[in-house]
Amino acid sequence: MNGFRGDSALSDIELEETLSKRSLNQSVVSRLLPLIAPVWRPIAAVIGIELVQVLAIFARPLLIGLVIDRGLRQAGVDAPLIAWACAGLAATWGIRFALGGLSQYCAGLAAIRVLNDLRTRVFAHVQRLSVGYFDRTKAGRIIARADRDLDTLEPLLIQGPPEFLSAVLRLCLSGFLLWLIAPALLAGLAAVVPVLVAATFLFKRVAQRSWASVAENRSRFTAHLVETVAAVRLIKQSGRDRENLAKYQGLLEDFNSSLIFGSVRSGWFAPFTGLLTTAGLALTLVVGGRGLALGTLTLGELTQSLFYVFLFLAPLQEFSDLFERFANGTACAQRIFLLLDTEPEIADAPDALIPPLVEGRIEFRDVSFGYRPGQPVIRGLSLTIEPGEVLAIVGPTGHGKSTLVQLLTRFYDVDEGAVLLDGQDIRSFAERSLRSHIGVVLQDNVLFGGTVLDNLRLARPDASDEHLVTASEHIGAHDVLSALPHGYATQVGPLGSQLSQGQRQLVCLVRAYLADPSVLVLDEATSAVDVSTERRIQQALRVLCEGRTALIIAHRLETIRSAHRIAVIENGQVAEIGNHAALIARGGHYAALHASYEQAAGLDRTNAAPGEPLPAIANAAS
Ligand SMILES: Nc1ncnc2c1ncn2[C@@H]1O[C@H](COP(=O)(O)OP(=O)(O)OP(=O)(O)O)[C@@H](O)[C@H]1O
Repeated sequence: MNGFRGDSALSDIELEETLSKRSLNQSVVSRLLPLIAPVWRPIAAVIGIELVQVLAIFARPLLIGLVIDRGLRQAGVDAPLIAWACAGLAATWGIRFALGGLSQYCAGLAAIRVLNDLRTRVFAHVQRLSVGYFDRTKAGRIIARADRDLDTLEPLLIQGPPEFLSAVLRLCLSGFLLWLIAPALLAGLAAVVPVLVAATFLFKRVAQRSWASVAENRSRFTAHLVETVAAVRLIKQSGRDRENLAKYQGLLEDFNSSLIFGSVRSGWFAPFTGLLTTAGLALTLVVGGRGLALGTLTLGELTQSLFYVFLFLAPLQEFSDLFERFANGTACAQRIFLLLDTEPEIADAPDALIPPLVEGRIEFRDVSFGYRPGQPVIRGLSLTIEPGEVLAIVGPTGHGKSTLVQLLTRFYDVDEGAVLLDGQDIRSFAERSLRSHIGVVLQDNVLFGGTVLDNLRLARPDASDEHLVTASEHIGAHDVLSALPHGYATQVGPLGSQLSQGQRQLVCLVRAYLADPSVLVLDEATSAVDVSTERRIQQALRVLCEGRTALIIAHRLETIRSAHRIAVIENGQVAEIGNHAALIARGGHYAALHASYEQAAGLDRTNAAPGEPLPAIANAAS
């Protein structure tokens, strides 16, 4: 066995259960049926077609029995009857071919609609979930739900009901016809049925558990694949490829074992029904042979009965496949419902405010917050930023600076106290409206695939190209962006990976400028860019902050010095606040932070090659 494993499967699914506040083992059938309600017409058509097909199938033994008993008499052959019977047989096969295609078409139509609706629902739901959910759930698990698990539902939801109905119909009709020919024939077969019903029930319970474990293990290796793709650089850099591959192989092994175990457990059902079929046939031959000898049964009727025995027992075998599909599909459906049942932690109140404009006064009022219960990150913090004021936030790493931004943009809700915008608790705003008034440019700027212009247009969907370029000129980013290989038409690559960090930041600054929010939140990049890009970014920042309330997690001395006030955050509290001169004069935390920065900058200046940028303050402070 491979030594590398991820977290236990149990803990993953338990976490999802906790997040959705529901348990996995609830009945899903009642929840699956409403899904197919909108496509009842094509499904009804499939059922109708199945009915006609069943009738066509049952016509065959009747016609054959007729030929044997009436067409081939000792007195002579009834040629016209045989010809009509042959034509009838040909017609039943004609119907089978013609309707087979039509049935597939209708089932496909229904499948496309149901799965499309469900996919859209899952996608929309995933987008609605709060940031906290994504912090705790592996991306691959979500992908497994929305992709593979959903595919598994198709054979259950669409082909399942008509096939099940057809099987039940064939079973009942053949039983009835056997009873009509000779009740003793049906009585012989009836002995088989209770055994089969009991076995099917047992099989369903066992198989569902096995397939749930298969679905779980599949999401775990998909999750690992997605994590590897996202962290490919880190894996390469740290030389962990082999260990990472070994972990993947371990997860695959778990998946394969559960698959084999599931298949072995399901595998006994088919031979078991095969055994029952043989027993049923043997019984019919014994009872029918005796009837023939006693003259209570004609040869045609016995032949007909043999057909009916097959038609009676074949559906019993089909049930094995149908129940396997049912077990597999419901195991996946349970997981999809678990995701759909997870309510976003942050949601709009019914009377949420949608103010068209805000002034931009921000207040953190006695705020306490922690990502995990009992582990506060922000502790009773109070801070007010007036409209149009630029506040730089500094402080040691991990003390809660970025968390303040998360709270202001309401990616998380405070545990105690309140964050206010223009005197209103931000929890009373509609999420969309709140975020439309707050522009955010973070350190790890992510761009959407497409061109630079496409990315700028996200902020102003109706703006012309000229308008977008003018905004870029205004903010001082034009020289850099127009110098890209295809200028503004340059493809930025997945998540903007084909642009440099400085270029990405400039695109985001132009985007924020175009969005024209009243409040601006900036997390300055800590890593260095070249001096000219650095100047451009600083200039863009100045233009961007004009006339807006700005909260900047500042790492650069220039940004800090030009801010109206500076707040030093330590241990989730405001340790000091004031302007640069006042804080230096005070000789406290900020003065110490500044001195260490100056020292590092001095050292760096002596060591730096011409053209290299100055170090960021966070580097100096930490
Ligand atoms: N999503 C999260 N889930 C759990 N804990 C988190 C999360 N984000 C941050 N933390 C924790 O909260 C604390 C504060 O983090 P925060 O990002 O606010 O610090 P910071 O002052 O901005 O640090 P830096 O200067 O390094 O960016 C840290 O201890 C961090 O480990």
